[in-house]
Amino acid sequence: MSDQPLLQAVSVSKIYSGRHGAGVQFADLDVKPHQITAIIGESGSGKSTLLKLLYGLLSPQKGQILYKGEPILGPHDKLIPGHDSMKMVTQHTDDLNLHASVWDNVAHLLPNTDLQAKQQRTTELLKQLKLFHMADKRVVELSGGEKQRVAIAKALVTSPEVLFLDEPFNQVDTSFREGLQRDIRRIVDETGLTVVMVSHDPAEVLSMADELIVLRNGEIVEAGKPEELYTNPVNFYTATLLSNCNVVEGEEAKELGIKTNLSRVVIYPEWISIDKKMLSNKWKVMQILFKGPYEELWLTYNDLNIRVFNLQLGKFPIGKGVSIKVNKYKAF
Ligand SMILES: Nc1ncnc2c1ncn2[C@@H]1O[C@H](COP(=O)(O)OP(=O)(O)OP(=O)(O)O)[C@@H](O)[C@H]1O
Repeated sequence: MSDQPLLQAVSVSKIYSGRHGAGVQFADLDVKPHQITAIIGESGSGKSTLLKLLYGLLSPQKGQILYKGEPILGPHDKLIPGHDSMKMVTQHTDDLNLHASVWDNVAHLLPNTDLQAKQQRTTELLKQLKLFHMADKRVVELSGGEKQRVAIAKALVTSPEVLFLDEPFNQVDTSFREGLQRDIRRIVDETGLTVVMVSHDPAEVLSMADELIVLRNGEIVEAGKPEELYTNPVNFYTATLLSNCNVVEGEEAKELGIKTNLSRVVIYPEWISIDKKMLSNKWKVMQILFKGPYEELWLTYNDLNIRVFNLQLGKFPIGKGVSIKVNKYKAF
């Protein structure tokens, strides 16, 4: 399989007019084919803007977007903005015909010249997206998550090469969301679809993406494999975006046995182990949040509060003195 990028942003900038100069600046990125590339960043960091630039819904003021090495036409160059080989699904399912059936919403985009092919393709896609059993239902009768599945089926029925997803699972509850995430992953693996998605949910991008791009104030600050970015973030911003981590001032870190000249230390909760057998049980269990398979313990010592995961449910009750060991940290 070719490792050449399918889509490229080459030093792309799009700054909206207005006082704040927000948008996207000097973005360089490669989207490899047959993979899921996820863009993550805090609210307003420019995720949707970057996606629209890649799709051709916005024109860059500087730089270029290339698709298979050719510049993408912007909204001023085309009657219908957006690249023909690409489709976008957002959290709004506005373009569905609510009073038509699931089948008709998806099938009507295919030509009537080959009815058998139309039947086959629609059936295949409804099965892939677990909608076949509700093919005759009107879209108005579906749940938010089911509507989202129809929107994705509709986007994929004409076999685009690239699917853009802009926070498409936002309105969907957790179990439905995970099912949809797994189905998208399976479709990518089975059909070679290329997906570029935007999300602000670390769990979502870490589990779905092959390649992760971190945006901050319109600039790409880090990019790489999710595992690498999570375990070895180069930026403080990336660490705090991807983990609900402990952030400790360099001076306070001494209490945790960490010596550093840097100003901030990041410690993921899973990098800390608890041991009540050690001599100094100076940390007190202040709060316990039950998370199902594990507990999140909040420990306190002097003015320092830290979060630790505990798999041995019930072992450390509130008020208990414990010792902790920091097995890993990142200083910035
Ligand atoms: N049409 C517009 N005109 C002016 N400013 C805009 C426009 N669209 C977006 N912006 C601004 O550009 C910045 C980036 O917006 P964008 O929607 O790309 O961010 P985002 O990371 O997708 O945010 P969110 O996660 O909140 O959806 C924000 O500060 C936003 O207010």
